Amino acid sequence: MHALEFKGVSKSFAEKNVIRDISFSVEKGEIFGLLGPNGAGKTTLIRLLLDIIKPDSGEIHVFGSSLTTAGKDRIGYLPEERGLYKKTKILDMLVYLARLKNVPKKEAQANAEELLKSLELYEHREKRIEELSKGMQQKIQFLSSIIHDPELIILDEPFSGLDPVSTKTIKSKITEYRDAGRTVILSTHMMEQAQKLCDRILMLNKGQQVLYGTVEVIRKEHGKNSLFVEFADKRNLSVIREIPGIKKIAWHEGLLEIFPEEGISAQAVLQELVKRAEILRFEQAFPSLNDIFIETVESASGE
Ligand SMILES: Nc1ncnc2c1ncn2[C@@H]1O[C@H](COP(=O)(O)OP(=O)(O)OP(=O)(O)O)[C@@H](O)[C@H]1O
Repeated sequence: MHALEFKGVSKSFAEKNVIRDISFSVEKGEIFGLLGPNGAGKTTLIRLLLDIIKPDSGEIHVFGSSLTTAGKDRIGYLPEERGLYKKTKILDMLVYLARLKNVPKKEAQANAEELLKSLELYEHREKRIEELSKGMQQKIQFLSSIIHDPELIILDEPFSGLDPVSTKTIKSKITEYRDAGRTVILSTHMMEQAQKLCDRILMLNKGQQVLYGTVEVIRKEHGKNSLFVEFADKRNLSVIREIPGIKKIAWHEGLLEIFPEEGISAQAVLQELVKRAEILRFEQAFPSLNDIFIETVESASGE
């Protein structure tokens, strides 16, 4: 059973097609990236899955069926627009939010204390939200989306406003949840984070599905079939000319990019190189998710 499944889902607002015939699934125990430029339809897709709005056509299954009230309690949602009860004490608020999701009082209290400790916020538990820095409030907001130990966690831009240390903390929390078998849907513009964290992604552009699959396969499919080489001694660069089957080379700040001819394997190039020079680094060049994002969005806007 999929954690989530969209089958041919479309949604329009005032005749504008915002979601166009989208089909994808999210599997239990994965971090799934929902990517796309501004206005692509990511938030609309999340609102559809949470049953806040209804699709015009298609089917949405969460935990194997249409979303039920009990199913909603199994979901944690961090919306892009944040909103916390500013005057409430942190620990009280977290317990209250867990109670709203039907978590027994004792368990809610224990969860809240443990989570505050894990993000090093326990000492602030008696403070009111408004007394905290923006980044700390952001972390509390993140905790409020997972306080009831949900099976499916939907995070809309969880890193915005966080410094690198807090980003790292939240990232490891997200990975911890995935490793414990929870499912995470991560909507973000931060491609570097998405590349590192997500097992699979769906990229939307103007409401259409433009990329879908594992990050690894998508990067390989968009590869230019080139190799990066770093020589121990840069003076050895000229040996490249002796190697058969090299179509072209390019130089990028200390790294040499080699474009082999069709049918020449990376292994064959490496074997020829090590005969002639000491190699510090050798790897296949795959574009980053960021490069693929920009290329995909730009080529679609040029249509
Ligand atoms: N309630 C609504 N009424 C009319 N149009 C809407 C409504 N909600 C969203 N839209 C339109 O749908 C499109 C997609 O918006 P959405 O918020 O889903 O994009 P997004 O991918 O989340 O963008 P961002 O990255 O900027 O948050 C936009 O053109 C937006 O103006």
